[in-house]
Amino acid sequence: MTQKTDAIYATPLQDIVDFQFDERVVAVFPDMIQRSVPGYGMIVSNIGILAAKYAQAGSHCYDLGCSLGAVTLSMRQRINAPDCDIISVDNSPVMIERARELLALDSVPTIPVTMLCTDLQDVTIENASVVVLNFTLQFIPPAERLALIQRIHAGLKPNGVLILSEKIAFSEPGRQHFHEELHHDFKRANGYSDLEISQKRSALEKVMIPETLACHQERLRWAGFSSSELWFQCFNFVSLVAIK
Ligand SMILES: Nc1ncnc2c1ncn2[C@@H]1O[C@H](C[S@+](CC[C@H]([NH3+])C(=O)[O-])CC(=O)[O-])[C@@H](O)[C@H]1O
Ligand SMILES: O=C(O)C(=O)Cc1ccccc1
Repeated sequence: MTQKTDAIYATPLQDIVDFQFDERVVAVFPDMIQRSVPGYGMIVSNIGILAAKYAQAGSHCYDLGCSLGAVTLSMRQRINAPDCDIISVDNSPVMIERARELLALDSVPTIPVTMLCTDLQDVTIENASVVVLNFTLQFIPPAERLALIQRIHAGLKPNGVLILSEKIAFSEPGRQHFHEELHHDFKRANGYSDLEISQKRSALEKVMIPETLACHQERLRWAGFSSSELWFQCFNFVSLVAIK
């Protein structure tokens, strides 16, 4: 199947409305995320490797904010602990509908996958060995983040992990500028114009709120995780693995 190119912000828009995971975004999502998030493909495939290492027999693995299920498929391909299943959650109905179609096309029918269209805040996390928030926490209101991370910690088995990928902010203006500029250079190198970069940035301003790496690490510690390891960083995009 040919992949549709993201041109959502390519022409000047009168009103820039808040970014939403709607039909237009779903139609171009694989292209959009690949061209916007440095290292996205590498992060997704290595989450499969991490999940294989930490998945425990007879436990649940969660993909929270699964979008089209890229992480779900990566975990499903790699996990070989017996009697595991994957619970994938997204609150965008169009996203989950397309994710279910893509899952049905996947030819590795190993681990059972349940795809739920619901707010991840309403999902019970229990008997979990692996929980993934791959660029999802940044869309949860900051005031709700600690309670969510605490709930995930409580639902994990001993030695279970939370894999947390986020766009981050920097407290020093010079470092913020350095990483932001490089991210914009990355987007330009992937064919986005200055207009597209700036219009999308405005659309994301109120809905996607990055925090500093220190803030993420402190919250993980506060929630009870015994360690958190930065296993990926490219510019202002990171991924952490936190162990219970
Ligand atoms: N409260 C919520 N409940 C459930 N889903 C939510 C909520 N808020 C946002 N989402 C969902 O979280 C996803 C964030 S994208 C994740 C990429 C994916 N993990 C990937 O590895 O391809 C990140 C990005 O596009 O930058 C979207 O599909 C939202 O609908
Ligand atoms: O595009 C950006 O600038 C981002 O920060 C990443 C992103 C990727 C896909 C949807 C929303 C945000």
